[in-house]
Amino acid sequence: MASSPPAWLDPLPDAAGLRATDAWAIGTVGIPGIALMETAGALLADAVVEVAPQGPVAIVCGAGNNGGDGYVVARLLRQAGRRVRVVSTVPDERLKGDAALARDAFGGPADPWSAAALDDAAVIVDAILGTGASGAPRGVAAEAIAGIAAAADRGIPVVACDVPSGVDATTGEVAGVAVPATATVTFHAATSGLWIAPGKDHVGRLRIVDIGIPRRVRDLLPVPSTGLLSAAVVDALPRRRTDGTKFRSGHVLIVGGAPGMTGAPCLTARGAMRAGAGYATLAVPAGVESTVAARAPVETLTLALPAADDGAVAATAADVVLERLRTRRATLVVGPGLSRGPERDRLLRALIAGHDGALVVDADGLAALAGDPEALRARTASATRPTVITPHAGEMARLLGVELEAVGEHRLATVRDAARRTGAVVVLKGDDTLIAAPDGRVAISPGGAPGLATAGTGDVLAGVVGALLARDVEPFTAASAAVWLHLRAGLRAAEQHGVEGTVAGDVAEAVAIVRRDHDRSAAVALDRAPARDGG
Ligand SMILES: NC(=O)C1=CN([C@@H]2O[C@H](COP(=O)(O)OP(=O)(O)OC[C@H]3O[C@@H](n4cnc5c(N)ncnc54)[C@H](O)[C@@H]3O)[C@@H](O)[C@H]2O)[C@@H](O)CC1
Ligand SMILES: Nc1ncnc2c1ncn2[C@@H]1O[C@H](COP(=O)(O)OP(=O)(O)O)[C@@H](O)[C@H]1O
Ligand SMILES: [K+]
Repeated sequence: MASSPPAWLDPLPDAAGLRATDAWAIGTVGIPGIALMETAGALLADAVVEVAPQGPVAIVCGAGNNGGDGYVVARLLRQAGRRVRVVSTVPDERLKGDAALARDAFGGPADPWSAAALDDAAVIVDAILGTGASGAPRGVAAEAIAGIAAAADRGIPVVACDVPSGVDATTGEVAGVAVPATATVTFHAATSGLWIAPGKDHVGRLRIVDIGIPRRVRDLLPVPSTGLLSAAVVDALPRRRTDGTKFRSGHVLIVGGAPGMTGAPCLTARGAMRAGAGYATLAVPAGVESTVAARAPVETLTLALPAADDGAVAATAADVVLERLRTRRATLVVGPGLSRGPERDRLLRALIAGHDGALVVDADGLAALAGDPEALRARTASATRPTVITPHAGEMARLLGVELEAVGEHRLATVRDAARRTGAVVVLKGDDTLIAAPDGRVAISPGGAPGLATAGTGDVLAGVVGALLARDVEPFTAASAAVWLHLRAGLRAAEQHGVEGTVAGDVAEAVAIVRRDHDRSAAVALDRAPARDGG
């Protein structure tokens, strides 16, 4: 059972949680369901008018209350003088309860689904499936979703009611076809699936509207285990004290680098130093040490490791690294530019077994665990060995021994599975990034910083995670804060250099600026806070 998410996670309900919320509002508070539906439909109608101020409106209604919302929109827009055409994916007699009331108030006519109904539409309303959908769209609903997608391809804007039909409101999975919405109007709260790819890419502009469900429901229902990462995560990080020393600021030891791959560990060191590490050591194969020393931030140390025949780190280097870790406590970051092969597999297993402190495994380090995520369990069983792994989708697929497509299609389930099997905090990178704790909690970073889609930004992120772990930040918080700072840094760097011109080094520098600005505004907020009694 997952424990409660921390305060810096804005809880995101799943579909069942949202249905429970509706049921509570109707059953306990006593708000008639049709009243909620009227409000939902009115707010949806506003969005339709914004997207298309004039012209015919085609409304496609399904079997449940999502369809009911559609009938409310149809009635209101017709009253406002718009030409409205309603088509339904089910025979009229299938409608029940509030949806039937809404259909009766509309009065009709509602024709059976036909793609031709969309032909002259200025805008389409997708009211086919909502939070009550299960599995891939079937039958006429599937046909209608495909028809809306084809119309969207021809340039007709689509406003989705609550969730784009075909997107799983909880997981963001798209099992078959899904509506590509121009805008989605969602009621009371956005479910987790609206933030996770591939569903997230169907949402368009997201508007969350209040339909009159009292906010106190948040305190009454079980807290969801999934949440949206908020800026408050940075408040959870320690700050350097005025009497701090470089040792107290944390030491990050990076094992990586190989011939032809000397930049990656240097970027990790930059990320670590800009995120507040007191010092960083770059442990790299002897043959590239001088190159790395020349490219690394001048503030860092280097440590030459025994090299294998291919010039990359040898398995025997584990002894050298562990010896250094015995004399100088550090968070170990393994993987950036490490290169792959049996020597690295043995190296990694020796480091996993021998290192008693915090560990980040990234990039090629993860390749050494391919198909064997349980290899981390022996160390993660001990709370004194916080472990964070930072795979992108390809690395995740190799780690779990599944197809790349499966990772992309089931991001939420995959990251949870990886966290459970490894016992580590898992950061599944991508546009949206998911951070999972072994107890089932998931933090979602919504992405939207394409400047980050460039070589080396992942190396920077590993360094930021390492720096925060080196300050003894609890691993779920450290990984989440690192992802938040990194995303903001990506946006910040793109402001300066443009999305196309941003490089990973810019992102490392921007991590410092983002943190500075956050801490400044937090300090201002503190200054402004009213004095407490006696204080
Ligand atoms: N009274 C309420 O509870 C409120 C509900 N609201 C709306 O109601 C929606 C939820 O209503 P429902 O619970 O009726 O659920 P849906 O409107 O999502 O409809 C579910 C029905 O669709 C069919 N269906 C399910 N999965 C399918 C699939 N894969 N392929 C084809 N058909 C499928 C089934 O007949 C199922 O009963 C919300 O998304 C929201 O739009 C809002 O009006 C606010 C108030
Ligand atoms: N659209 C995107 N595609 C890929 N990565 C993205 C995207 N947007 C942001 N990112 C972020 O950029 C980083 C890329 O890391 P990674 O794939 O490991 O690259 P590298 O190995 O070159 O450093 C991750 O933190 C990821 O979340
Ligand atoms: K819908």
